[in-house]
Amino acid sequence: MKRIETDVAVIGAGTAGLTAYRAVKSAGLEAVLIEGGPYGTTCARVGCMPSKLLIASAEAAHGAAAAADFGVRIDGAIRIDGRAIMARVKRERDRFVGFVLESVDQIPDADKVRGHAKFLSSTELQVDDHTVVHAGRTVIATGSSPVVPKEYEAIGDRAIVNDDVFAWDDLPRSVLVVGTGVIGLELGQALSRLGVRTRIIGRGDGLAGLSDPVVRDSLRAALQAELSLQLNSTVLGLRRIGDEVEVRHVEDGRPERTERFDYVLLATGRAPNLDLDLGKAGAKLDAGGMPVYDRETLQLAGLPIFIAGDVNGMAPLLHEAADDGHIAGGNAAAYPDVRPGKRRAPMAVVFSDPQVAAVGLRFRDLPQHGVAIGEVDFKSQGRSRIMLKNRGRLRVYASHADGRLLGAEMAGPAMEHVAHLLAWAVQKKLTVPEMLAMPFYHPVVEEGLRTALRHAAMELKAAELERVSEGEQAVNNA
Ligand SMILES: Cc1cc2nc3c(=O)[nH]c(=O)nc-3n(C[C@H](O)[C@H](O)[C@H](O)COP(=O)(O)OP(=O)(O)OC[C@H]3O[C@@H](n4cnc5c(N)ncnc54)[C@H](O)[C@@H]3O)c2cc1C
Ligand SMILES: NC(=O)c1ccc[n+]([C@@H]2O[C@H](COP(=O)([O-])OP(=O)(O)OC[C@H]3O[C@@H](n4cnc5c(N)ncnc54)[C@H](O)[C@@H]3O)[C@@H](O)[C@H]2O)c1
Repeated sequence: MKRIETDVAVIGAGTAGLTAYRAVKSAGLEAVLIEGGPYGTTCARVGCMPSKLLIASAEAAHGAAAAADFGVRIDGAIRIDGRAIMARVKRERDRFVGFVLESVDQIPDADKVRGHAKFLSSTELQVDDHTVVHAGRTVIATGSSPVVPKEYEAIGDRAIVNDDVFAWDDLPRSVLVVGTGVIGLELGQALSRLGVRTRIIGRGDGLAGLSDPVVRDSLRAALQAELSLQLNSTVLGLRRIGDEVEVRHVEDGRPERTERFDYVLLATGRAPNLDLDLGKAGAKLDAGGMPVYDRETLQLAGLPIFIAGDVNGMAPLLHEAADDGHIAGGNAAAYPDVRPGKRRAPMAVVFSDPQVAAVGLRFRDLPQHGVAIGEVDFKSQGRSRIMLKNRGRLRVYASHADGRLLGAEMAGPAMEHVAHLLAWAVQKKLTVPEMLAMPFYHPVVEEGLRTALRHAAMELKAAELERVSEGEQAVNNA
């Protein structure tokens, strides 16, 4: 058995792990990086990048099909070349992965250990059956894996997850997408736009993680006008027939349907990779089996162990994984002088069409009282209409107390950009009047944001007048 002594062991060479490793090294300490799977990160290999590549092809196909609405006639059929699409997805994906591999290559071999790590104690890790790493501190950065509900195991390799999509050489004829969260919508809409017969089903009324019912309803209407999206649905039966799957399913209050698909794509959430024998490290686990940790320092209660990235379940997003890695690596290096890390305003974007985004406080987390809501419906918004992208709604939330922007949820055109403006405003603690004092060009989608802000400003004014009149009444009554 090989033995390695080091200051910090980092488990997982994904985005969080690589960032944590660099933070430890730049603090002048020794570190080893343990990786059990392929190098390259989830984001680049099977996550953010290949999904956006597939979506880019889907947007091109959709644009070509919609050209006639602008008076542009494409004579002859629009042909979707599945092989060419998947070849581009893989080629460009491999290029992104290549950059990660280059950065891994630059890490000295002595710092890299290959294999799956598990805890033997709070300061010892067993890697496969070949190495024991003794580390003063450990950063867990093991990421997450797709959840495959038990009932789908019966259909064998016809039940697939995101990783399998990006291994295709060609597009299939039909796919049932299960799950109406982020992955289900992004991949489901892309496949549908690429001519794959696609049905997206969800068991509840959740959509893209939106919590604001007004925004969610606008998204549902926009999507249902384009594709087969059904919420509140139950899969009643699954049967493998040759290379196809027969699915019996029912949507609330509708007749039951039986359909055949080439694949069932499971987009039913991701679970943290915690097969680590954390009990042997002395970690306290909550009822759901998650280690108890401090959300600001990322330290496991009372242990020299830190947890970063998707595995901690806080915000499974790329930029958050990188920030987590920085905080966990920095604290592992500084241990026991552990400090809260710097955080940015929360922001999440879904690359569907219309795009979906949320920043700052979500609707579900707003206080019951004292919040002004301003909104815009993109239906009549100038630039959105020009581009035939006039679908969805944006709602901004501001505090009655000081007029500050608290957060926003949105579905609409170019929301990836509007979300950035709003996240920066939340982080800078800007008030609605301060935001309205900023420049807005014409004609742009951001004018829609201005409409929502003006609406919120009116609500704030009304709340203030009410407070003043209540105050006057109290004086009169005294
Ligand atoms: C389809 C899809 C699309 C996405 N799109 C976006 C997007 O557009 N924008 C965005 O912000 N986020 C997106 N995400 C989320 C983003 O990819 C993740 O938040 C991010 O990659 C998480 O990084 P990580 O370092 O925590 O985990 P990972 O990159 O998964 O790294 C974890 C590593 O740990 C290794 N490991 C696990 N267990 C062990 C062990 N016991 N021993 C040794 N090694 C181990 C794994 O092999 C893996 O390499 C997407 C995710 C998916 C699946
Ligand atoms: N654009 C982005 O930033 C991006 C893109 C893709 C993924 N991600 C990250 O990956 C994470 C995981 O994405 P996801 O879409 O797998 O999870 P999710 O949590 O967003 O959605 C899962 C959905 O599946 C449903 N579901 C669960 N079990 C089900 C079942 N048995 N039958 C039917 N429906 C079921 C849930 O109700 C939910 O709507 C996201 O939370 C996100 O952080 C981000």
